[in-house]
Amino acid sequence: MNDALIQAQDLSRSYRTGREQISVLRGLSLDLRRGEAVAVIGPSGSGKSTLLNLLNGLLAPDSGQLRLFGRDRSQLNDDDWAELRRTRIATLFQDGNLIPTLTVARNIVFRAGLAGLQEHDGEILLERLGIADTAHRYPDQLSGGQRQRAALACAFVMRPELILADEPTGSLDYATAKRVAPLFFDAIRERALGALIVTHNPELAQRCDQVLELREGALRPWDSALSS
Ligand SMILES: Nc1ncnc2c1ncn2[C@@H]1O[C@H](COP(=O)(O)OP(=O)(O)OP(=O)(O)O)[C@@H](O)[C@H]1O
Repeated sequence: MNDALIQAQDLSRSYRTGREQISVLRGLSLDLRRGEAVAVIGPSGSGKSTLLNLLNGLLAPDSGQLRLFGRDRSQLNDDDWAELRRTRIATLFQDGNLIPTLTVARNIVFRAGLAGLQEHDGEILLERLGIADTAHRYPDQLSGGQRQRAALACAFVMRPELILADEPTGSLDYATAKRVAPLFFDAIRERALGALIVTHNPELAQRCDQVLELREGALRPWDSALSS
């Protein structure tokens, strides 16, 4: 089995608004293998969401090479990307990924079904995340932190091979955030999941194999001494 999940080389991506061209990613390279977690930090506007969206196929790079699961992105059509997002890549956006017209329990069943799974461990996940009592509520009946945890349960229930997470503990207090970290690291160990986690949470970042900083359009090893 090919261990490489993400192989990105020299990616660039800019946006054009009117006459202005904003060059966000400029020669970004990244490798992520199965069983590995990488934390990405970077100031607001540095391009973290842009990077996540390049990796889940919602955006295309302007140039550079990108391979996912050993396949070159040029070989992936829209259906291939949709299939990857249903079954192999879970993206956790900051605003959650829940379907508003379904209860938490139904969101879980739906996500597992999309991934082609007949059985799921959603109840256990909700229990572990401390939100078992929200199973029959709709997303708009949850607090921000409960919504974030329900979205996490939906991401893990599909048993992805790659998780792309944007501040997965951003809405959680310290004690609750502490419950979330094991979810990532148990799955990384037990299922050889790969995780790219945009986070400023030291609990999460410190347990990752690498902490990279997105700065001036590229990823570099984070030097904590420079940040203080
Ligand atoms: N659709 C778009 N059109 C034009 N500019 C955009 C677009 N999306 C993002 N940008 C710009 O690209 C830059 C990077 O944005 P991005 O959302 O990737 O940063 P970020 O690091 O995720 O920020 P934050 O931490 O605030 O969420 C910003 O300057 C942003 O204004």
